Amino acid sequence: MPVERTEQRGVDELRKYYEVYETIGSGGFAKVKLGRHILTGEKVAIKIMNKKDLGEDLPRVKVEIEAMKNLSHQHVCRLYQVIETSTHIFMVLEYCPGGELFDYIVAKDRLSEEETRVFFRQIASAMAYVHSQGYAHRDLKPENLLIDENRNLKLIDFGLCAKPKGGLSYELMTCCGSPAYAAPELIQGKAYIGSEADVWSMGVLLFALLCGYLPFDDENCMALYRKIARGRYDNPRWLSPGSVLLLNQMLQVDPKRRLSVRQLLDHPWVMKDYNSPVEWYSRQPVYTHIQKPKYVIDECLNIETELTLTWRYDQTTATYLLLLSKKQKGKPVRLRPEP
Ligand SMILES: [NH3+]CCCOc1cc(-c2cn[nH]c2)ccc1C(=O)Nc1ccccc1
Repeated sequence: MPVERTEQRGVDELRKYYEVYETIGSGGFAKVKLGRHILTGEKVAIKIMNKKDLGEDLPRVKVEIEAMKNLSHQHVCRLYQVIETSTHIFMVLEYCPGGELFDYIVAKDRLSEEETRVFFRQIASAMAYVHSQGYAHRDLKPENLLIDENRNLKLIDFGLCAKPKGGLSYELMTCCGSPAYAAPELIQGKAYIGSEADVWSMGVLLFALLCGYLPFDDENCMALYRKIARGRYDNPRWLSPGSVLLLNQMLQVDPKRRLSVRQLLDHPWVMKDYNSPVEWYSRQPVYTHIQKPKYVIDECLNIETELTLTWRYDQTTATYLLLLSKKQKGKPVRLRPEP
């Protein structure tokens, strides 16, 4: 079978369930296209990976798929379906039309403290949940935070995440992530705690939101590493004393002196104007087995028999989750007529 025909068969499998439109993003070994789920009409983002281009990145894809199957949260990009063929892996994900937080910051130069607080509370909510599930993200940056249709943030790219077998208190060794956001202990090759390294990245991210540039930056990699290890940065004059203090508490070179995510959730800066801690529990239904979800299955699929669906991340999972999403958005919950 010539290669191109085999590859076409891979894409044909995807097109059984989804219309595929333009590329909306890319990164290294994958491109992301806008799609539409034929049965529900819902827009999705389809992360497309050609196995022959993956090489040593294949384990990273498997890590991401396994992690996203276990994560269901209002500020984590939802995985609906995984389609694997002999030539491709397709991840069907929640669509975020607002694009990357990175581009949003660039477009506005920098954000006000009030607008930063809205986004930062969502980032803290996502990270507290991800850590509660035993994962460290390890690549937190504004390019990996997308804005959905309601201007809410969704965390993506769990390809570098870690779930230590002994729990998040177990030390990690792999140096990974983007240097400018990486914690000192991580770039110095020391054993580190994933959740503590994530808090450092959140501090760099908070600085980028409030200032519009990075606290530690240099074209020369070694010079950048030295700046991060030293941990010294200048606070621009527009930062409030509260912002300066919170940044200082997150950008502590010694991870044991650094704030924890839990301490962030009710930090005075985070609570300002809200007067309530960050809600980090998942608002998404988490079923291991779906027992006949009345309002979705009966209205749409008229399945009379007792339903016990397990999350296989196949067409059934995608259809159920996309119908649930429609219902949560107040859209009529029905399927498109067969073509
Ligand atoms: N920096 C993000 C570029 C676009 O990438 C994505 C967009 C969406 C998306 C767009 N709309 N809704 C979801 C969902 C997932 C990704 C993604 O995982 N990209 C990626 C990560 C690592 C390596 C290669 C690619």
